[in-house]
Amino acid sequence: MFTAKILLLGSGELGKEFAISAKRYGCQVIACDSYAHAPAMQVADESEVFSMLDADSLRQAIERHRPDFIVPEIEAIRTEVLQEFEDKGVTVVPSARAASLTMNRDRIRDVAAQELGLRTSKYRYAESLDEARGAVEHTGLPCVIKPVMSSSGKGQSTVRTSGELERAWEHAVANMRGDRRKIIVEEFIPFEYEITLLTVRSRDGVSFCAPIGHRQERGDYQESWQPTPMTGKLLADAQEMARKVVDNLGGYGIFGVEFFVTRDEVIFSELSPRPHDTGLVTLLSQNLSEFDLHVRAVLGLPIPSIRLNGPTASAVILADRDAERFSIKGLKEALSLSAGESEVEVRLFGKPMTRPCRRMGVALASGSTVEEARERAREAAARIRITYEA
Ligand SMILES: Nc1ncnc2c1ncn2[C@@H]1O[C@H](COP(=O)(O)OP(=O)(O)OP(=O)(O)O)[C@@H](O)[C@H]1O
Ligand SMILES: NCC(=O)N[C@@H]1O[C@H](COP(=O)([O-])[O-])[C@@H](O)[C@H]1O
Ligand SMILES: [Mg+2]
Repeated sequence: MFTAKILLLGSGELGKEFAISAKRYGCQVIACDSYAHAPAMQVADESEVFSMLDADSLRQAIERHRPDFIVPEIEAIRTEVLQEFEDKGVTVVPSARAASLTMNRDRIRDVAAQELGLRTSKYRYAESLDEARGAVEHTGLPCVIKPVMSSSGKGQSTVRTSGELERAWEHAVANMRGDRRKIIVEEFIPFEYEITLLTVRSRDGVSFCAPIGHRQERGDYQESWQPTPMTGKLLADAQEMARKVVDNLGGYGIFGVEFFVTRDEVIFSELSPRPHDTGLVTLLSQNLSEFDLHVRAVLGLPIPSIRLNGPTASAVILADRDAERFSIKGLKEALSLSAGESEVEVRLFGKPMTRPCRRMGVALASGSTVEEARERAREAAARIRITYEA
């Protein structure tokens, strides 16, 4: 009775929206993550709780469910097991190689910079504080330190003086996901702005969403907006680089390709072979969200022209402390900001626990300009209040 059976590896807010889109197209979704009641588990047909870095647990889950598609939603997965099942004919989205290359920052960076010759920041890897000191000789200061396996800025620091390096190394080691004590040391790029270019690779070819501008703090996205003004040449350069890297990875799905933009140059930063957090804005900004597009590309369904509804923005709703008992109020006040043509939406993720700076929801708003949309989204997010019970 189902279109297809999907095993979703990672069940956060991005997986939740993907699962909703997949259910709309008649799929069966089994949502997996390392903790119970994760956002996507609340909307899936079934759920599994296990460490996706544990090969045996992952293998057993795949064998138990025998999915048509395995859809990784995070990087921290034992990707060797995905390759095993792809070799047996199970489709890994977009491919087992893509999941393996993007699991760790270093491998996709080397493909982009060395194999494809894309412009990136200067960089070196380090597996000790001494090696990190040597890497800084190459990148110069300021530089950015990141664990090779991490996302949402976890373990990331900007180092401006050599005296800050040791603390940055320790922060990276303490916050890395997975089992590799390895960091990337990158030249700091004083970009004018940065974008996510959502790039859809399907049987119809490669298509692009309008560039999404975003603002980051602590290496984690705080706001995003669409469209973001770019000169024709810079946008064409970004699209050319994105096409090169997604064609190299192959397979079908949506890719979040991140670029820094200086006055006259586009610099490749990184890529996620899946919907991107800054792309949450597409829930309101486009005829098809990044999640709809991912499902369509995965299932081999048509990808029509991607239409932008108008200037739209997103603003995150963050917790500020650890808590297991809390409530979220203010929906009515936030949604009452809709005015005339301008819409406001809120998505609450349903995460069972809060942590400092954990993303618990997102506010979305349209406007006659991007600035107006951003202001309205920030105001809507500010009206959502998390109250913590002792
Ligand atoms: N080399 C750099 N120069 C300047 N800023 C940087 C650099 N690298 C990262 N940043 C800043 O930190 C943000 C997060 O970096 P990055 O995307 O590499 O981290 P991440 O943990 O992979 O985040 P996510 O997976 O959520 O995209 C970037 O969007 C940018 O604002
Ligand atoms: N930049 C990557 C990103 O945004 N990933 C999203 O955050 C979730 C983890 O959130 P959590 O740490 O709050 O559980 C992931 O499952 C994914 O949905
Ligand atoms: Mg990023």
